[in-house]
Amino acid sequence: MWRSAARRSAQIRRLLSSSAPPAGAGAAVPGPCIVHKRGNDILHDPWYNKDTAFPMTERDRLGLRGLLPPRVMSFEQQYERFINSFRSLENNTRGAPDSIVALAKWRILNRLHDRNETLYYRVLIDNIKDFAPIIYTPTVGLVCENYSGLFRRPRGMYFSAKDKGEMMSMIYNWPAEKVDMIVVTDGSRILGLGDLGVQGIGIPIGKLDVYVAAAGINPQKVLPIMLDVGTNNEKLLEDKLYLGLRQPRLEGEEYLAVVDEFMEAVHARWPKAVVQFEDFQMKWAFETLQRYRNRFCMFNDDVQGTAGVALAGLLGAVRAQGRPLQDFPNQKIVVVGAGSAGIGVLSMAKQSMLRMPGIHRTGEGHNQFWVLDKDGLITKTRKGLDPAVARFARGYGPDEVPDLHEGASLVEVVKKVKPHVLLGLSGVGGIFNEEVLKAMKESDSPRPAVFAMSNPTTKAECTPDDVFKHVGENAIFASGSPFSNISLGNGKTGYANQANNMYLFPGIGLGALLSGARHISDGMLQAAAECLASYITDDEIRKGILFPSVSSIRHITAQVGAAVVRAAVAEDLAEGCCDVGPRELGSMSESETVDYVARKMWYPIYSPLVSDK
Ligand SMILES: NC(=O)c1ccc[n+]([C@@H]2O[C@H](COP(=O)([O-])OP(=O)(O)OC[C@H]3O[C@@H](n4cnc5c(N)ncnc54)[C@H](O)[C@@H]3O)[C@@H](O)[C@H]2O)c1
Ligand SMILES: O=C(O)C[C@H](O)C(=O)O
Ligand SMILES: [Mg+2]
Repeated sequence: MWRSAARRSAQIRRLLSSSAPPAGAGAAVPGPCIVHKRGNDILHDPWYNKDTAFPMTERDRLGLRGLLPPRVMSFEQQYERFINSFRSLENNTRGAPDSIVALAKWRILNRLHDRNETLYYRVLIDNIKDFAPIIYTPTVGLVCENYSGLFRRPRGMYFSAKDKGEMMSMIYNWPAEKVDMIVVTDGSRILGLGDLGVQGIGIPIGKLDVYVAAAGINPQKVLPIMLDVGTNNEKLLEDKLYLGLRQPRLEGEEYLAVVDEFMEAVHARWPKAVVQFEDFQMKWAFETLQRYRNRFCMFNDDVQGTAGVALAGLLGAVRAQGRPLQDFPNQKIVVVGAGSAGIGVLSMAKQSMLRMPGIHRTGEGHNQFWVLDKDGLITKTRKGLDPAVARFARGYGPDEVPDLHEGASLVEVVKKVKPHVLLGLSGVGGIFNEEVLKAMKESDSPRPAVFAMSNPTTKAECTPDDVFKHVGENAIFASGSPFSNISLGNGKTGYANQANNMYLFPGIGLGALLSGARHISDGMLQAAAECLASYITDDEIRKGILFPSVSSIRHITAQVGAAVVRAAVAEDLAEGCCDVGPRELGSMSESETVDYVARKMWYPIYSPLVSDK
């Protein structure tokens, strides 16, 4: 299972140290692009607009002469001007409340996105570590909460319960002929912020920005979608500005009929598009995944993407203790939150433990997990347990930790179990309080690991400061939203890893797309997780670094995408993409597949424009 890790790491290092153009910059001199517009219509189309960078020849050709100031600026000058404006905004808002600053930064980026996509994605790619917290978690959460007030112009598509029977024709209203990647939400569980109804559209937009930046999906071929089936959020229903349907959420068959119709419409127009389900409440996350995963090329990021990222982190925690990976099934793991993400993580971790060779295990009965939800420790005596959760309930037989009981509190569980890992996917900010973290100090691991994976930042179960202070300097920390590293004194650093599904979903989507997989199998997802897990070197792991820097996300995604393509080929699920068929994919070596995936990535460069009008 882990054989190719060293080879992969070597390949990754080669890729990272190359001074060649970034992964995906293959087409450095872009071919001409045909536009079906002229004049102002081009200036108002962010896909084609170059603002003041239109050369005179193009201004003549496209009917732009006189519509722009006479000076022609270069792309580099435009880039510098934007970055300077951004830096001035940072200076001018210093000392203002965090939410004001965050929204101001989001606005300036959003305005560029509205105006000039090439420049927008270039600044995003080059500055992904700085800008991801604005277009993605945590600021995207604030944007969703305030979406109706912030709304200026639409982005993506909106299908509502009122559109029943019309979706097959509506899908043709989308102006792009080809769509490769769709992210859809029903707004029912936006990060840890609950039901935000139509305002949840910010999440698919943010995720697709990451797709463009990390996976090099052409922004003309992405489509964010909101399925508005109502909201149960009373505050929004009473808000005069609320832009969604003012009715309670559809339930049962009525709900599924809307999602079915939407999926059929998408498939009819773009049969090869990959559909990512995002931020659906647990019952619909699982139901839709089971319903569609063998019929369409789709996955649920919160269940499956998160699982792979957490698994990579859990394996890193084993390595950090100086133990072999085969020791993973002996790790004691407390998981707080038994929702779509928590259960996704538990299922994948368990699957992975059961595949590990050479250890005594008891099949399905092998349970190294203690799972808590809002009612405390989950045991088999709990009434009305969802079957997906019941698999992880504690039985309390003779081999159990004594003195634990149904509903036991988190601090009780941590004190008695002394887990190697404490992992939070609860959506409850600060729940890993001082008492809990001090109890983690008594962990049976020499490197106790605390994963506070809930988003946005306000919902993180704890901060890195809390962990390094209360658990100790040998602790390992990861969070869903970004935090800064901590200085521990004596030149030592406490690393604040970011354990976010952004490390995997772009590669899963890209790999599925380029393989032309009929559907996304467990094997493809496992390959993605293994690839991420093997990305980090032993030296980094020893320091407490479990995940690579977000700055290398394009390189990571090329690796993950290639791993997914190879798994699809191995399972005979690949049908190929464009002019590269399954046989050709199958004949590529591991490094050729990485090169192929990297070459397929779109990179923002102004193309010469030719109008056909
Ligand atoms: N880091 C990542 O990549 C990532 C990925 C997916 C989800 N998340 C985050 O995980 C959180 C949960 O997402 P989800 O989809 O599983 O939500 P969910 O609503 O399906 O599940 C939440 C779970 O937390 C439990 N819970 C609530 N209050 C609790 C408490 N006081 N103590 C213990 N458990 C409690 C609930 O009972 C439920 O089991 C969200 O904040 C989300 O942003 C992070
Ligand atoms: O959106 C994120 O940052 C991660 C995850 O998908 C979540 O729902 O929290
Ligand atoms: Mg999500």
